[in-house]
This record gives sequence, structure tokens and C-alpha cells, in this order.
Amino acid sequence: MAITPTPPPSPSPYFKITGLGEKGLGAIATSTIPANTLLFSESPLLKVLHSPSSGIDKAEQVSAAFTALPAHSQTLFLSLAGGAEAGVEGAWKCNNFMLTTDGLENAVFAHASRINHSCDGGENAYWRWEGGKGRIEFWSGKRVEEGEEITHCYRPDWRMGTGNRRLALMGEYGFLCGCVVCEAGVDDLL
Ligand SMILES: C[S@@+](CC[C@H](N)C(=O)[O-])C[C@H]1O[C@@H](n2cnc3c(N)ncnc32)[C@H](O)[C@@H]1O
Repeated sequence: MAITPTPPPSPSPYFKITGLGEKGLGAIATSTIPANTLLFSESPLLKVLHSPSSGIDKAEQVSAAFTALPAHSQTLFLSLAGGAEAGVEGAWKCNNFMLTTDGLENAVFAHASRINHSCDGGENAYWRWEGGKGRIEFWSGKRVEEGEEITHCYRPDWRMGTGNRRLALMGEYGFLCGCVVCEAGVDDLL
């Protein structure tokens, strides 16, 4: 069973971070949020720009970038999901965002990493990387009711049926998806 750490402070006036059972921590709206609201923005805790021609693989780059972090940032990084069980590699696998479509720029964020996944259709938030500002922004994609969990879709298209989606998420991220779409148990996105 996952170890749920003490909830960190929220980066946003719109939600709190709290324990959500099997999902670990997650974000719960503390008031109604209108659609298209900027929820928060933040700069990366650890970012890697991969260059295939360098001959250095991404895992080595992540490890070197982690070593270069100040001690308090290392502690924060390892406190993210996957860190207690599988160290730097586990926290990276579980929490990194692919910032650019070429897959070469990835980053882990202290707060954005606490937002859970919901399959396509169940999510109510989305993110975008503002490269010029060096910050990720999280926006509400629709109106969110007080008490609702704020989620985003970790991959843009999971329209492959509940069983296949759950298998794919288990393979890539190592969790059994408990989002509203999967829990409904219908393959209505086919
Ligand atoms: C990026 S972290 C999200 C925040 C995490 N819940 C935490 O406690 O820090 C991803 C992890 O959260 C959990 N998670 C996220 N979305 C989930 C979902 N739809 N169903 C079940 N677990 C989920 C899984 O343990 C996954 O490996």
C-alpha cells in the first residue's frame, strides 16, 4: 500500500492538497471554480533537456540533475509519489511532465506533481508549459464544484476501452486507475 505523506501547503487559493486513500495525495476544490481559471503556476523542481547526440542517457541526466539540487530540494523530490519506494528513478517516472512534443524536455514540479490523473472525459483541468516564463500553468478546463477533485489527463488520448486504458496506465505509471471514467466501468469512450 502507498505511504501517504503529510499534505504539503496548496499552491493555489482554489484547492487544498489532501489524502485521497489509494490515490495518495490529491487536490480538492475549496470553492466553485469557473471554467478557464488560472489555478497556479510554478517553475520546475528538476528539469532535464535531453540531447540524443550527447551520448548521455536521460536517466544519467536525471541522476546528475538530482545530485546538483540543494539538500532541501532533494528531500522534496524524494517525498513525491514513487520516491519512497524507488528513489530518484521512481519519483521521476511517476511525476515527470513531457514539456515539449519532441520528448526532449521533461520536468518534475513540486505542486503540479500532486494533481492526479483522470482519463479523457473525466478530467477538469489542463496544463501548459510556458517556455518563455519557464513555468507550468494549470488551468480549469470546465467549471469545478466545491469538493470535486482537480485532475488532468496524463496522456491526451486514452480512448481504448477501460481494460486497455487501465493496463496501459499500469504499465507506464504503475497504478490502477481509479478515475471517474474507469470507475464507471463502461467503455463509453470507444
Ligand atoms: C503524479 S502523482 C499524483 C499525486 C499522488 N497521488 C501523490 O500522492 O503525490 C501520480 C500517482 O498518483 C496516483 N494516482 C494518480 N492518478 C490516479 C488515478 N486516477 N487512480 C489511482 N491512482 C492515481 C498513483 O499512485 C500515481 O502513481
